[in-house]
Amino acid sequence: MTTLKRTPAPPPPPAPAAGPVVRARGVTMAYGDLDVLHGIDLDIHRGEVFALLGPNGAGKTTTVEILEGFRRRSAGEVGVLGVDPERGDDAWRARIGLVLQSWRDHRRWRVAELLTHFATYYPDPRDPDELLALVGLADQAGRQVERLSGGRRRRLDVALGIVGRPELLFLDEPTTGFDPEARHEFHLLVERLAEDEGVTVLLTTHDLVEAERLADRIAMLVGGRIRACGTPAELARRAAARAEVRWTAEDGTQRRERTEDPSRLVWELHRDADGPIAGLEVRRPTLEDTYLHMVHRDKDGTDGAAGGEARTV
Ligand SMILES: Nc1ncnc2c1ncn2[C@@H]1O[C@H](COP(=O)(O)OP(=O)(O)OP(=O)(O)O)[C@@H](O)[C@H]1O
Repeated sequence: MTTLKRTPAPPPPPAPAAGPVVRARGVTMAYGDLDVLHGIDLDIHRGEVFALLGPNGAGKTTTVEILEGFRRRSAGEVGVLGVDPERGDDAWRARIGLVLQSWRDHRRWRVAELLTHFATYYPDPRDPDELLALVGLADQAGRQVERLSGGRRRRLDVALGIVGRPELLFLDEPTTGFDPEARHEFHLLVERLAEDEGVTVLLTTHDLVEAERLADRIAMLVGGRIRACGTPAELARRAAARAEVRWTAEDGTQRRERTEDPSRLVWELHRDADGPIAGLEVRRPTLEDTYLHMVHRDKDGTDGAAGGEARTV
């Protein structure tokens, strides 16, 4: 009788921490006399792609730097992967991916060399060759980093951000400088990371189309407050319940009307018309409508918290 040699079973993966991956309560931040964040509440869940959207100076970078552990908040509570970022150690940091412009200090290195080097920082890194293929840089492996085009450098930044298999990935305006095809491929990559590997992604962007395409949920940060949060569809509906109907009148003038019942208006137009209605178009409220509504409301000085929109998200 032969004795079967058994390879020892690999240790079980660490149990996912209970609760949200990112939790913030009442976070405030002041730079000297300048109050920048006025009480941010956030819950971001495992495997979620979450976008922080807001105009210049809204406080996105400040918020993200606090979550990354690079900036001390003035007040409030923060937990990222169950740890206060102000007390995060190297083991905690290895569970987080940041997309920085890491190549800046290594511009003469070759692409594959740089990735292989960064992989040594992590306990269970991705295979550099597989990663190059994943971000579409396999044919650039032997190129010097400084000779890459801007969009390809950004892909390298992303590769460096995920080489350590992060549980949580911060992407700060990741597709700036990408051409449409590179942007599309990057979106597929983020979707794959979130759906297949359960990576949680926190994305900051000005790009509404990108946020709508990628994010499970979006928080709109305006003037240091979260003015609205929800799925892209929920936010689009929040702008105004009214759709806009446009058409060309019989005298040739362009007409537009906002209504809560667009099908009734269209029916009335047909009823009163002699024939087909030229240029008829029904436009539902979009994410952009909500965004512009929030930004303008902030500029007008009205209280954006009205209507229960500034809530825990
Ligand atoms: N180190 C700093 N010292 C003083 N003020 C700062 C500092 N960093 C940011 N600010 C101010 O804090 C506010 C928020 O800046 P922050 O960079 O967080 O906004 P943002 O939403 O990321 O903007 P952008 O979209 O332009 O990157 C701005 O008024 C900015 O001028």
